[in-house]
Amino acid sequence: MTTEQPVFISENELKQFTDWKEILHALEQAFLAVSNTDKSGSHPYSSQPARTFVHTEGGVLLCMPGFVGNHIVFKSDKTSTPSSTLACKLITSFGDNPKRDPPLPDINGNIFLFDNITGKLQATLEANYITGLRTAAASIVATEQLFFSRVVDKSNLVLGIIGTGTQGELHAIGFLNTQKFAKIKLWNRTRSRSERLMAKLSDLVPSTLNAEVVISIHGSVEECCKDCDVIVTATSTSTPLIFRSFLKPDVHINAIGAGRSHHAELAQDIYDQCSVFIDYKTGAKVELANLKSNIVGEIGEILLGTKSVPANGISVFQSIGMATEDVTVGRLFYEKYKQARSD
Ligand SMILES: NC(=O)C1=CN([C@@H]2O[C@H](COP(=O)(O)OP(=O)(O)OC[C@H]3O[C@@H](n4cnc5c(N)ncnc54)[C@H](O)[C@@H]3O)[C@@H](O)[C@H]2O)C=CC1
Ligand SMILES: O=C([O-])C1=[NH+]CCC1
Repeated sequence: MTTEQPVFISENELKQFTDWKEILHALEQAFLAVSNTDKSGSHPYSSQPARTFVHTEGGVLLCMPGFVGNHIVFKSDKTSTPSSTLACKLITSFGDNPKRDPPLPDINGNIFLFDNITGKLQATLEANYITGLRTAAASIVATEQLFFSRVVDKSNLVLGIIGTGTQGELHAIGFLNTQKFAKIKLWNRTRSRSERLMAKLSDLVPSTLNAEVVISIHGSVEECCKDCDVIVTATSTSTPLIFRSFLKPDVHINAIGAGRSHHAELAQDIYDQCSVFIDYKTGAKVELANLKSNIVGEIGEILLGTKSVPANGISVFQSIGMATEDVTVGRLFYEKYKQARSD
């Protein structure tokens, strides 16, 4: 039994361990764990209630506990035996933070990792960056499953990012590092924020899969969505930004934002005609209770082969965000931190 004191791992320390392939694998494990109901087989499994919200005058505190059993932490380590991980993320969203002087992030969180045998706290990981990474990785896995698996010509694909805040930025970086796109189009309510992201992406591009990609900034959401094959919405809007008429007939949208109402970013005329996939039904029962659309299933059900991908049309990954994502990604970063310290 360990008598060691819990460690605190800061955002700056964690950043050096970023490895998109491993993070995508951790997300697949999280999705599988949620949809798999057979504990005796080879797939991960999970225990995860719907998260809770504590509202205050200034914002909200979300409590996100989760357990994942029988998961493989490192994709690259073929010999690794399955692990079990218990964790809880506490995360706040205080919408006025970006307007403060100096500005603060809207979202601030920590992941608490527990020893799976004793229940003792092992580590606290600062989780703003990890939340961004895992949210982007969830969208990338969803896009692989719902779009790349059905598209034949992958040579000229266009990605649109609507909202270039923290999540929009990490989505752009994640897609640049993991998928091929000919163009990336950016829109943000405040143009200067898109300009900042464009400068950052231009510096990163030579070291990614997308050395030839063309990045552009657009003055309207409609112009930005035009010709897009894959779209990410990552805003805190309370009214719809994207309408059916803005879209090509075959398109995949990762709708990840809009805080308190998760389905505020897309207009009802899109929801009337699309296939929606979600991260977890338990959360959706609470947080997507008012969504009027065809919810086909969970991403994990596609990975398990129990749900199939629509052959064409508009697919939407309605991302709520779930604890098991933080569990598997948090564990991955903790193991990388321990490895680095023992080297
Ligand atoms: N699905 C998931 O797993 C997660 C979802 N989120 C959600 O993603 C959204 C973005 O979060 P961050 O990037 O961290 O915040 P941020 O503060 O960095 O960025 C917010 C973005 O929303 C835009 N925005 C705000 N109000 C708008 C409006 N009325 N119309 C158009 N654009 C508007 C801002 O211009 C900015 O681009 C939030 O709603 C947050 O709750 C955040 C983390 C995980
Ligand atoms: O899943 C998550 O971590 C969050 N969703 C909305 C705010 C933070």
